Amino acid sequence: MKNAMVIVNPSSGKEESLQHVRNVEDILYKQGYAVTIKETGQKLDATRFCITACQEAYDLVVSLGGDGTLHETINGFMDQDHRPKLGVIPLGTVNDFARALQIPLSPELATHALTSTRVKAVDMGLLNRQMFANVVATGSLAESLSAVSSDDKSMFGTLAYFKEGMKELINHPAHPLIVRYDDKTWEGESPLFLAALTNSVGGFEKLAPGAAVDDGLLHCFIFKSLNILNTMTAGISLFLGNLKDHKDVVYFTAKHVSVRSAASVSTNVDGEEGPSLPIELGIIPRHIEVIVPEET
Ligand SMILES: Nc1ncnc2c1ncn2[C@@H]1O[C@H](COP(=O)(O)OP(=O)(O)OP(=O)(O)O)[C@@H](O)[C@H]1O
Repeated sequence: MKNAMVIVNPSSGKEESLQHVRNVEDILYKQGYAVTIKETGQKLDATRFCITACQEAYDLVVSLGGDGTLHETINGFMDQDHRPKLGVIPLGTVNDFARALQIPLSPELATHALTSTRVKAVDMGLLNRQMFANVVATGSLAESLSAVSSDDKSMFGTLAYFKEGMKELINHPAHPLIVRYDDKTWEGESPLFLAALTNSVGGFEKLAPGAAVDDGLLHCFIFKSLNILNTMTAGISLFLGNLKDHKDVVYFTAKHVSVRSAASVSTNVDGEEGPSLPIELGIIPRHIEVIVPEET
């Protein structure tokens, strides 16, 4: 019999996660899986559970939660020889990973998609010694988004991020950054640096339209400044899917990037608080196999 581990964050989204667990359990059982349910109670539980699933040679791990739970889950795959397939049921506010893989944002439809026979091998990013699935951001905007509370997310959804983001943009403090990639260096003042693995960042599915989940590249954006005027024009570029051509944005792709600063600058990784600069970024090509919906 095949084994599946279902990792669920009961605090995710609008706290309906436990209602969805039974549906997932049913559908997996019908596909011949013995199902183990693991509920997270604190930070890094999802990583610990996923490590166990790798070591005990599970066939499938399903993550029910937001991008934070997914981030913790995928970190359980780090340095493991046996890596179960991954299923994703998005219950968070943003769900960038699901968006990038066309996994339905409705938990019911995403649960049904677990019956798909289609699997996609996707890249994982490396931030120092941890993996990331979507995005690393540095700067005060990134920091303010880490601070959005779960209560605010449950109550206001993406508006909670918008509110914090706008508050921060009014101050838009830039930091001195040194960004090294391949054999090049960019040095200057920047309020925001982003390294994206997928097209969807912060729910904006056109932020990095050229980023494929399996292209082996980090898609990087350095914002040279974010005042009210160029934030509006950058917003329009974002809407049109050509942010990389904006005059105040430097865009490049690379396999290895280092970011440092003379100032104290924090990071946000997959929507959660990350380490302070300096950071080293890399990529592990096609590291995790994800169940994705059948092609229509
Ligand atoms: N039982 C729990 N109670 C509170 N927080 C938890 C619990 N289990 C895990 N967590 C933490 O919740 C954090 C947020 O998880 P996640 O991002 O999946 O949900 P979310 O905040 O609803 O989604 P999103 O960030 O997309 O809005 C993670 O950092 C995780 O460590």
